[in-house]
Amino acid sequence: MILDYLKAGYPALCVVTSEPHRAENIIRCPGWKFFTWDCLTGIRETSTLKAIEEIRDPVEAIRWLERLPDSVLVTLNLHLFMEIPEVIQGIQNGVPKWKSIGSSLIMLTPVLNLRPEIEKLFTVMDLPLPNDGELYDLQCDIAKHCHIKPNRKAARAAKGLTELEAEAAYALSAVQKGFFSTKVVSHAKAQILRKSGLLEFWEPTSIKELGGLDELKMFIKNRTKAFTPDNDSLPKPKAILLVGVPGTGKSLSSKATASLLGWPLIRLDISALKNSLVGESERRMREALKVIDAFGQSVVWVDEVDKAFAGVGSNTDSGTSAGMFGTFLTWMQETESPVLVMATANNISQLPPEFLRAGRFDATFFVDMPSKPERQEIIRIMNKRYGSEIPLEFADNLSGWTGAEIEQLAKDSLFDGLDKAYAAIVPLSRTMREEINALREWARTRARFANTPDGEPEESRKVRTAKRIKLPSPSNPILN
Ligand SMILES: Nc1ncnc2c1ncn2[C@@H]1O[C@H](COP(=O)(O)OP(=O)(O)OP(=O)(O)O)[C@@H](O)[C@H]1O
Repeated sequence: MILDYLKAGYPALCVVTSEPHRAENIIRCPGWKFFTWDCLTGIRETSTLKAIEEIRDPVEAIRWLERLPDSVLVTLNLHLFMEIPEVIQGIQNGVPKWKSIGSSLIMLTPVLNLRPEIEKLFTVMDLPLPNDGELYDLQCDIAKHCHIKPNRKAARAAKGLTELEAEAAYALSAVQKGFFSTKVVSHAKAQILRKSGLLEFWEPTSIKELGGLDELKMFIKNRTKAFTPDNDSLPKPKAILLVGVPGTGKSLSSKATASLLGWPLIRLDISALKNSLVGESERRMREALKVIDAFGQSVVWVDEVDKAFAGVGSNTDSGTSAGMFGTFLTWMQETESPVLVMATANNISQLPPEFLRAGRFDATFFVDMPSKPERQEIIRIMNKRYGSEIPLEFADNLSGWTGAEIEQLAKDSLFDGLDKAYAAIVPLSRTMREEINALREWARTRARFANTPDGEPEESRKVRTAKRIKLPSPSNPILN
């Protein structure tokens, strides 16, 4: 892609990457002379690393390019000099001259901090993380040194890592196991990503652990068929929003979806990406989304979007949330990666209206308090999980209780007995009655209901569900 821009005569490119040396190698191509500048070495030939000019001053380096036709000057860390007026002026003066002699400046930077004076002069692009082929080649290099056989599956397991990180993961596997193990590489990757604070890997949960929510389960099973090779022509669902009070199983539904698809589950914790430094939060968001894109098939669980994006558009936001929000929405719209976003929210009044715009999500589901048959299913699950003995009829006493509260009851009953444990728990529905009713009211016209309704005869529910599944359009008619 960068080559296309060079061929088209773009004089100033800005490539956002945390892998400058990999970028240098990728950028090199026939037709131009390539030079690299950094403030320690000065100017060197990119391919041979041979120093040719001891120009350490950034202004001089920028002006040096004006004398060289058909050349590309790749700069490292030039972004650190953006506060110097002469650098800005040098770029402004240089752009028309570079263009006239067929030369270009490529600025490699980990952060996008172009000043307004030169912003429009640069074409900005992201360097994608290594793809399958690059990772395999990298592994083959290590394999040669260690005299072990390369392994494509283990090579792919490093997707989402930088070249250096992938190299470290492969080397670790070679040292620990004497071969390239998918498990070791995946584990190393999970550690690296967790340490970077960008993303977390979670274990999917079997759908059998999710009680009730039949309407939601049906929808997910139905729509995710589009990801199977036989149904490749069907439109792929991209995002589902789950709204409801805490503890009703929204997060669990995301985990169960990953298990249903057999895909990895990645948690994107937007609040954790926030940083007080200007522009840093947005950079971290872009970085995290880049990893997700490189990763391929995955369920991306975005928990509590309402809290993450609260304040967008208000006076209290310094622009941090708005910037991250914009980046996230653009990515959701434009990404071509086979990912399914599962976003959850408790309080829709905090969500920016653009987030709920029709077409943004394939469906918005309201997850209510479990109905009686659902409570019975949850009791069954908890009795099995914890060895508690809550009778199924006890579901009658648990109207307005969330799945999380029933789980708490099951655990407490093991120590205190059922009656005492029951008396000690005050369900949220008692303290949040008004909020829950307001949410239900909102959902009535804007969302689908995830739950199996209370007391509805099984037969009529089946008929209703069957009718809904026959809907031809992938979009939600209620939202449109
Ligand atoms: N429908 C359910 N079936 C089985 N377990 C449930 C169900 N709902 C909740 N639970 C139990 O409660 C726990 C908490 O639920 P979960 O985290 O999914 O709720 P949530 O709606 O995402 O809450 P929050 O809005 O606070 O994130 C789950 O890990 C699970 O053990």
